[in-house]
Amino acid sequence: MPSIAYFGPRGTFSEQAALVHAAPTDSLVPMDTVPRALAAVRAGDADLACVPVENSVEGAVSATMDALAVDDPLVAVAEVVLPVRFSVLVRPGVSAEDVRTVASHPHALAQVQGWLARHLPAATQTAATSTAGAAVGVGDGTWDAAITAPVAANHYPLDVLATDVADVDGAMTRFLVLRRPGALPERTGFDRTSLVMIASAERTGVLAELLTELALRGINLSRIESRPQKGRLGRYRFYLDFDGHVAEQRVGDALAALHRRCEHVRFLGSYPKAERASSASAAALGNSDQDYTQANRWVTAVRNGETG
Ligand SMILES: O=C(O)C(=O)C[C@]1(C(=O)O)C=C[C@@H](O)C=C1
Repeated sequence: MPSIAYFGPRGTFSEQAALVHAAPTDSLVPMDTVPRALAAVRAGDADLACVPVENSVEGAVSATMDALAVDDPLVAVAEVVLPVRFSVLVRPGVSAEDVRTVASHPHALAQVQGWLARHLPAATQTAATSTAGAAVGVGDGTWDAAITAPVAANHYPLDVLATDVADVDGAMTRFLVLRRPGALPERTGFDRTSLVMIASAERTGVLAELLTELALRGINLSRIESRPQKGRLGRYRFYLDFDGHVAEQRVGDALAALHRRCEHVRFLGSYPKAERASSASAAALGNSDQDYTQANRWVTAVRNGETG
């Protein structure tokens, strides 16, 4: 029975994302931080981890980005995208006038600043480990209100002060399902590849050169993020998401080029995109597997003196 460690406790958006991916027989294991969910997989205590990676309003989830770049490698096998609208939970009997403190995951607080200014302007805001962690804190009296995923109301004996809270309509969070390196998910034609690379900081124009390796092969870059390497200013890791699967010749070729030209490249997975219909990653003219095979055959023939 496969187990999925998720960024918990029970009632987080990450649990919802894990449930979208899980088979009915999978067991879900809450971990109280993203690094701990990933560590459980690295240690073999869980088969998969489900963690948030980016939000359409607040951007990258840095705990996830940082934890994926170090320690034993993990690879994504799936992504889940969830719409994000929040509920506000309080202890039974507490009304808006009684709320002096409100807590949530920093990403969640950032997404409801407008609502808080209108409805709980006097409340002090505090960062909690997660949205559901804030609900636990409300239950034990640490805070008066928690900004949570709607499902948290089913897990904690709290009252719902407000629902459908979101400053930005259509906000979404993307989650990755990760495991220890092994057989890759099948190529579907609607895939995304993720990696993190360290480029030589000394070379002028190196990032432009590296991105050109993708552009030349007709590979669509869908996201680029940088995070500090820590310890020294001016040293960064670059995280790339692009269309295509490493099983495709053009993607394998681009990865090989990045590997040749970077100080370090870590492959973070090739996996089906959550939204398939709108995101076909068809190879541009001259970049299909067939084009590569024919061109390689021609080079071999030239080397063998068989053609001019
Ligand atoms: O705390 C949770 O519920 C999470 O799953 C984390 C997280 C995030 O990191 O962005 C997920 C979605 C929301 O945007 C707010 C918090």
